[in-house]
Order: sequence, then C-alpha cells, then structure tokens
Amino acid sequence: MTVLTVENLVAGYTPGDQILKGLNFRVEPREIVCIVGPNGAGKSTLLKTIAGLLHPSEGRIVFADTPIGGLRPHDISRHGIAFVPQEHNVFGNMTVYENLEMGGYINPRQFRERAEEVMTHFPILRRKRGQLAKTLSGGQRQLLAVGMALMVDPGLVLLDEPTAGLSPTAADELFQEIIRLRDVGKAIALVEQNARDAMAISDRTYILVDGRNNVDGPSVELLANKDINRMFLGG
Ligand SMILES: Nc1ncnc2c1ncn2[C@@H]1O[C@H](COP(=O)(O)OP(=O)(O)OP(=O)(O)O)[C@@H](O)[C@H]1O
Repeated sequence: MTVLTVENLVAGYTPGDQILKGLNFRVEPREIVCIVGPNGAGKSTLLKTIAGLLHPSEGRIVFADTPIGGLRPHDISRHGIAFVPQEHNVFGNMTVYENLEMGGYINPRQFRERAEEVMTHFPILRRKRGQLAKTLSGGQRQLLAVGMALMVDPGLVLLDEPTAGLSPTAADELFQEIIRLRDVGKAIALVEQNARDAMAISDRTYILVDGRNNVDGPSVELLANKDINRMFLGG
C-alpha cells in the first residue's frame, strides 16, 4: 500500500496567494524520497502542508488510505506522520530525555518504552540523556530532533533540511542515520539544499519549480542526467 499520496495540492500562507499550485507527490513503503528545487519553490511548504501546519485549499492528501488533508497537526501526528522542522526543533533548555518526553506527549502511557527504543536506535542520545539540548553538537541536536519525531512511532517521517548548518562529516553521518531509518521500515520524505548528497541516499527525487512538479523519477537516473545536473544541481 502506498504510504502517502498527494494529488493536485494547492496551498499557501494567505488566501489568494497560492504557493503550491497543483502538486502531485507520493511515497511508497521503505522509500527515501527527496524533494529538491530552487529557493522558494515550495519544498518546505509541501512538508508543512502534509504535516497539517497549512490547510490545503484544493487537492487530496491520503496517508495509508486515510484522507488527512486539513486535519490538525496533532491528529496527523497521531495517524503516524512525524515532521522535523528545519529550525527550533528541540527545546534547548531541556535535557535530551525531557525532549524525548515532549516528542512522546501524544501517547504518554507508552513514553518509557518508546524512549528506550529511540535511545537504543540512537545510542548517543542515551549517553547524553541528562545533558541540556543546547549543549549538544549540531549533528547530535538533529539526531535528537529525529529521535523526538520517532517517539510517535511514525510510518512516515518528514525531514526539512536536516543537514542545514552541519559540517560535511556531520551531514554524511546524518544521511547514514536516515538510511538506517529506512532500513527499520520507515518511509521518509526529505527536503534538502544539499541536493546531490541527498539524492544519492534516496530512492526517488521530485524536482519542484514554482510550486509545481518539474521532473521526478529514480534518483540514480536523475543524477546521471546531464540536463538535470546543469539546470538544477549546479553541474
Ligand atoms: N510563513 C510564511 N508566510 C508567507 N509566505 C511564506 C512563509 N513561508 C514561506 N513563504 C513563501 O512561500 C514560498 C515558498 O517557500 P518555501 O519555504 O516552501 O520554499 P523552499 O522551496 O523550501 O525554499 P528554500 O529552498 O529557499 O528553503 C516563498 O515565496 C516564501 O516566501
């Protein structure tokens, strides 16, 4: 069963000024799907709309056979979609463990069990569990943000530029963690500025331009395409 289907999605921040202009998008089980495109193309807006932070004015968003377009963010989270925003994604003055607790707020009864699973998946979070989030390195902080998202045991994880501001080594480590998430059964939609590297770890890529689909296909094919490299990947 397809994890997520987005059809003819129209959405924006103010009435009459649509940013997404009829977008189509899908994620299959155990896929990493990469979303790239020029600045302002609407990549983050797409993730925010799927996560319920923006209301679609037209189109359909279906998660595992359930229409979720227009639901509130915590209801969408309950359905099994976790969103990791680009900024302000951890609580700096709380410990790592308290941040995980915040991530699991919609299901407090299973909190301990989930936190154990997340800390087993990311051992660095167990080692740093008592440390304030603001004292983590950039890469560790991003792992914590992903760990918080995993607290709801999501079927789909939406990641908005998770490697922004990270060193090349830390970005590479994070990409390896994203692959591990796919390997444990998560479907992932990933927006990245770091397009080539993100495409290299992804199964399929969507290139958006001005709120519309431009090209999509298997990442390996798009990476090998000279025109796409020239037009979108700075090659
Ligand atoms: N909170 C907001 N209020 C109004 N307009 C916004 C808001 N956030 C984004 N926009 C506008 O929506 C358009 C798409 O922005 P979005 O952040 O989705 O693009 P993006 O493809 O993720 O870009 P980038 O690669 O630069 O991060 C832009 O024109 C932007 O100015």
